Amino acid sequence: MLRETPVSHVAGIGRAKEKALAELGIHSVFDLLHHFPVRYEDRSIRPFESFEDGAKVTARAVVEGQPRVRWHGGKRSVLSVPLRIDQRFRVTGMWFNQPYLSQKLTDGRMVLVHGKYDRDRNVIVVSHTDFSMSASDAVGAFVPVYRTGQGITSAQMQALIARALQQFGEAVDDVLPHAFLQKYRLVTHLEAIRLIHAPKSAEELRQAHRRLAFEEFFLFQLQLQWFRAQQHQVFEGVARVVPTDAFERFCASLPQPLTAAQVRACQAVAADMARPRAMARLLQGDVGSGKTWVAFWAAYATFRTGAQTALMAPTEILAEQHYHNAQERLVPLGMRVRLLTGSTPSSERTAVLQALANGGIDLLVGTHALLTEDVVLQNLGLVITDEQHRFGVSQRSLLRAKGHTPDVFMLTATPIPRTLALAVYGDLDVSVLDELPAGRRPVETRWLPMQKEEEALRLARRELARGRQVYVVAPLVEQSEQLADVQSAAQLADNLKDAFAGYTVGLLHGKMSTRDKEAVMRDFVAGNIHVLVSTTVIEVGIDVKAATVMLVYHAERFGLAQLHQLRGRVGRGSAQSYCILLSDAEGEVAKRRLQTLVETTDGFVIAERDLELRGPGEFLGVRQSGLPEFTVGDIARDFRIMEVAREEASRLLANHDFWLLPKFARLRAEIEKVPEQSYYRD
Ligand SMILES: Nc1ncnc2c1ncn2[C@@H]1O[C@H](COP(=O)(O)OP(=O)(O)OP(=O)(O)O)[C@@H](O)[C@H]1O
Repeated sequence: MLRETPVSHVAGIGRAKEKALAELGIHSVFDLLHHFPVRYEDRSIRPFESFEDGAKVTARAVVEGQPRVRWHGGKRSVLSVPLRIDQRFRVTGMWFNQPYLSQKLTDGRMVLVHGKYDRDRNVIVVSHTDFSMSASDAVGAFVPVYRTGQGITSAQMQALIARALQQFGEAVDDVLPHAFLQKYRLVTHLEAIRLIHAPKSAEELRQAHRRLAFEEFFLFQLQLQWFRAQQHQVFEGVARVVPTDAFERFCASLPQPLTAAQVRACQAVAADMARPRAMARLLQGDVGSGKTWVAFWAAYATFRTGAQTALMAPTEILAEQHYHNAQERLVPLGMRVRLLTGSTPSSERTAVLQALANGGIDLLVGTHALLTEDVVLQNLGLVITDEQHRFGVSQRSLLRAKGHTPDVFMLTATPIPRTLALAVYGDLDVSVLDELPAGRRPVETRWLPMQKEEEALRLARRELARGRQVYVVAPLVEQSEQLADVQSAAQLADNLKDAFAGYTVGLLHGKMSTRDKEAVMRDFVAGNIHVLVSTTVIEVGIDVKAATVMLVYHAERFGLAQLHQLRGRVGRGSAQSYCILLSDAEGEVAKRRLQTLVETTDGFVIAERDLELRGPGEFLGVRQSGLPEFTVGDIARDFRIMEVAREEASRLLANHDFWLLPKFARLRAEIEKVPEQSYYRD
């Protein structure tokens, strides 16, 4: 019952730490144990002679001389300290924006430094400093790096997790049947957790990943296939035939013709409806390919069969966006459209509920709040979910509440390489939009080294002067003192205020409350914010036509698909748009990634390339791809595991024992579980 045990039960977690953990979404002991490292750093100490130019190195050093601090522009500083390594070698240690360390780095002091070695300048740019030389366990080839926040460092996180494991390890149970562990030679869940937090070798890490990925994929497949089985249960009399004039009328109401891909998807939807079973279709469309109109067609077709549609978006902003579009497109076709979200005022809400009860609404647009609230749709025929990677689940609760099985249409902006689609979705019905509407100008993508930042800013200013808007993306800060070379979004926003003097610069980051994030987004949509600086929380799907510049700092830190998604936020109107990738990428793979973006804007090509460029060695790129979100598993890298998981899930679901025997009770419960939705991604 570790999910119910508050994290404060772990020895050493007081109020302050509890609060810091809560900000990271860690409330229970379970959460803490499952807060996995985002990556690992090699901090084994090697001889100075083996240091390579540009590589991350770790050294035991002695301060030899006086530290010196230089200030730049009042806020930024560089601290230089003469160091001696391995008795014989002298280098300069450099610390960015940590002037206070000069007090500690006194002459003669021993210190462990970790950072990037620059041979020409004979400098180590230090990202991690350790004064407790006895902390031998902090020195190894696999030092975990955690996502952290205010009031907690990665090293503290590591220590807390180790303590939690000591205290509560016994209580960690295993959801996978024992037979699986034997058959696939998987370690137990507990062992996997131990290993992922403190691997001693690449092999141990591999074991942990393999086990956790299998578990994740297997549960995903169980849910997916169970959902699909339910959807496909044949029952009589629900074949709904869309009137023949409907499609023509719909098309005639659009300002532009549908693309061929959109037409195909619309036809598939109508065909699904005509069958005497519920539809379960996924619409995979590249960024900006026009999924919304296909979804609107599905809603209109449903309306013409006399039934209602619920459209669920992952955030309020996106729900509002859909609502406005629906008003423009569907109301003229005679549909009655309403919006219901968490911030709908209660009087309005009552009115909506009443209208629903009277059958006075044909399309209800909202967030997932639609499901949990006492919303009663009299004659629900279709549920559309936008960007729902973990599908099946909320629909089921909706269905249970409403007592019937509507069609389900899921939209996703994540192009999955064709080679992977089968492994992931099995025989789920999939429509693909692989064509952009005519007349779109492809986004012009440039890759510039960091030193050409000014050139990028100049372009952004030029666009602002034309009344356009700008997105700036800064990489997420894992731990400010550790990644001195990464500019946090807040710092970046601050710095950019001068560069964009005269314009309003807004800030959006993962640590803000949902409400605050939505408020900022809304201001940007309304044009009150001209430049939006953000971590990657900019929503998938947001459609601001006036935004024409996407500027990404440290682009090499993002996955290919993620960059493609970000780029998809611009180029949505008729004006020429620009995506500028600022990066001093080193290494062949990183360079090829960025080059791919410069060369193509086709999401499917990018997804394929992404797959190619991720060798099996690339273990740690959690959330790199932007493919359906898994914590550990990566469907590109681990697709063989996905295949096995899919087979096992289907075998198990077909087995009577699964539904009867107590040993499967735990798994049966998983099928019914509603996973938490994460609306904003970092
Ligand atoms: N056939 C078409 N011809 C011209 N414009 C279109 C067509 N279909 C859609 N559009 C327009 O293209 C823009 C993008 O469409 P939409 O918002 O549906 O994209 P999307 O597929 O949801 O992409 P994303 O996932 O990136 O948000 C919208 O402004 C929409 O009005």
